[in-house]
Amino acid sequence: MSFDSIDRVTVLGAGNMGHGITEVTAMGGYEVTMRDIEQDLVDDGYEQIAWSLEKLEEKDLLAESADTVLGRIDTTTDLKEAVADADLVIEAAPENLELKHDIFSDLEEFTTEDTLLATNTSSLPISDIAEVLDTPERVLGLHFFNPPVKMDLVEVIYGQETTDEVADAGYEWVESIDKTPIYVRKDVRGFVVNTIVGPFGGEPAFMVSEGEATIRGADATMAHERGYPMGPFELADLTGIDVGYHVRKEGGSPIPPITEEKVEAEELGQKTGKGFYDYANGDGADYQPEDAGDFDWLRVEARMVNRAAFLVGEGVAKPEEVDTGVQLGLGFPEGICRRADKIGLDTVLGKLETLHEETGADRFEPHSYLEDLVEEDKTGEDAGQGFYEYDTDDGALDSYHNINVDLADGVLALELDRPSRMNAISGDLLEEVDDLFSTVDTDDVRCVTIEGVGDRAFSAGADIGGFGGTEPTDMMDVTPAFETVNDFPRPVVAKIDGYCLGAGLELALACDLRLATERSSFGAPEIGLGLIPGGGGTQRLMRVLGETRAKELVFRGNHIDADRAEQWGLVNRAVAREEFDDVVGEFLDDLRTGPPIGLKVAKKVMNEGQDASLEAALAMESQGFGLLFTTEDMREGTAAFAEDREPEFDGK
Ligand SMILES: C/C=C/C(=O)SCCNC(=O)CCNC(=O)[C@H](O)C(C)(C)COP(=O)(O)OP(=O)(O)OC[C@H]1O[C@@H](n2cnc3c(N)ncnc32)[C@H](O)[C@@H]1OP(=O)(O)O
Repeated sequence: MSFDSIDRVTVLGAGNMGHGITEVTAMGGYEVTMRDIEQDLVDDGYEQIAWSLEKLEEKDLLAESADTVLGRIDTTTDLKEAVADADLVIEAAPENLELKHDIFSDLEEFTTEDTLLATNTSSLPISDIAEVLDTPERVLGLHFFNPPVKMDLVEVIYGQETTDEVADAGYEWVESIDKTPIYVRKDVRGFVVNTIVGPFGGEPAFMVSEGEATIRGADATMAHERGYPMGPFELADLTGIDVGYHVRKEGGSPIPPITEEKVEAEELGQKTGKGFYDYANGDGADYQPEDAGDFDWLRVEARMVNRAAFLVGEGVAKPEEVDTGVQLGLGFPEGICRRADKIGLDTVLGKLETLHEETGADRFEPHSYLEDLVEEDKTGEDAGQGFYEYDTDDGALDSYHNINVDLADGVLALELDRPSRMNAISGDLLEEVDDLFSTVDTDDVRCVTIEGVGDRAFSAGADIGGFGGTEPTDMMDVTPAFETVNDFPRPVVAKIDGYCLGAGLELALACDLRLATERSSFGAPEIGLGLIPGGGGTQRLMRVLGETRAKELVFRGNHIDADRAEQWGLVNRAVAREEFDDVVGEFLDDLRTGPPIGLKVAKKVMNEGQDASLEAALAMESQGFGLLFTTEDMREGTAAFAEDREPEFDGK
């Protein structure tokens, strides 16, 4: 049983999750059968998929036509027929253990032992579902997030009997449909993501119940100061207060009184018109940035960190997996382990110990893994080690958290890796970019590319979520990192596919060349936030576009499309998505094989010359020209010309 043997997939269930999983499976290139118990349900699911694929096609987000993808999907109501040839079956039926037992018993009968059996449960233990099988080792959890077409994360969960071979096959299959898997190595309640989110909603509810916080104060602080996509009470209203209530009840966790009251009053959130906020007769979640401040956020984050310590300490997940999970599954601004290392694990532990002493409540009892880290002086970033190691002196390119870096064939490829935030540029991300460009060994690099992870954005600008807690002086520090890119002695190419806005545009402007897909859009929307570009944008736009066009972009704050950007000279090329890789490849071939010293001198003279008088700039050029006459590369270039062959430059 291996990933290589997966050709045909069957999804059981045509509801929200079932049809979503079917859609992404077909988008991933697989033949897939979607089965539900009644034809109406199957037809509804199929229509939803057709509608969604059409929308994706309109937005140019599909690699093939919607019809081609739809052509890979079969439907049926017959379970035996649905799974007969399947290599992987994903069950997405309602969360009822008895029902799932019936389904898996049938699966044992109707499939061969080589078929991988997955469940998309979000709340039932995988081992409990698998217990009805004689072959429980081939059962695993594949927990997609809602809606699967938008959410990148999939938790790959081991049941007690699941073999590594089965989990690995599931993991590789998830990668093959372009989703991001994380392993959940033990079958713990809530898996990774829901284990962490529990205290995010629960602790503020206890604090409000105890009169130690207000709903608006909690929401405003968590959203505007701590950068979460929304406040905990707003989130509870969105997902349904009863949902969190039942999860706690079933898990035997204490229920905050305010949550109990809301459920008893049937004020369950947006779906009933009233929850923690009033949606029917009020303005809904109307908290404002000014409401932030008077809320003990550390109490909430300390509890989430304690849960992360449990996951890591018990071998359920690695810190990187926990962090990927909360960023992609919950839209957290950064990983909780990473955040803990920045706060200081001693501070977190101290907070938990104090609360445990004061209240005696079990939920504050520190996990031994956290205690051990602090005991060993691994208290976080300042100490050089916490959940992560921070000793990056070895120049390791894989030591970054917000960017991915790869060096192959002389091309240093950098990805901005915050897809859940449209690759918005946080202080941490910027520091990592600065560090990379300041420390990488330029001898190994012929040229650099910068792009965004995911299919939505190069970068949608500075991370607005982080603005609340940032000092003006920190914000004034943005420009130096962009200068490091601009001054890097090798050509830097921005590969833009999607939004390129604000600080994202400024980063692209700090690059030497900009290549874009036709669907990309560009803008300096800062003025709409009461700001101006602060990463060199006002000045570089003037130089690249001239005053008339630069002022239009900065003053109006609107977006321009890629065609206009090409016409204005903001990008070197705007091409169809299908041609993008080829065009980028052609540029990189020239830069990679060009003379490194020649390119370095050209970049320096052109960058510095534009701010000097013409006389001084011409002098700089002459000096550069003369200097290049002393290089071996110059001799190789002229010899190759004479011998009618391609030159091979060594950078000497
Ligand atoms: C010195 C430099 C200063 C600056 O750069 S200031 C910032 C300038 N940039 C902006 O003002 C752009 C802000 N973003 C947008 O206007 C929109 O987004 C887009 C037009 C790019 C896309 O809109 P849509 O397709 O409706 O997506 P979505 O739901 O708004 O965004 C998806 C997720 O991405 C997060 N996000 C987008 N941009 C930023 C950002 N700049 N900072 C932080 N988060 C951002 C959202 O909040 C959301 O997240 P969730 O799914 O959790 O709600």
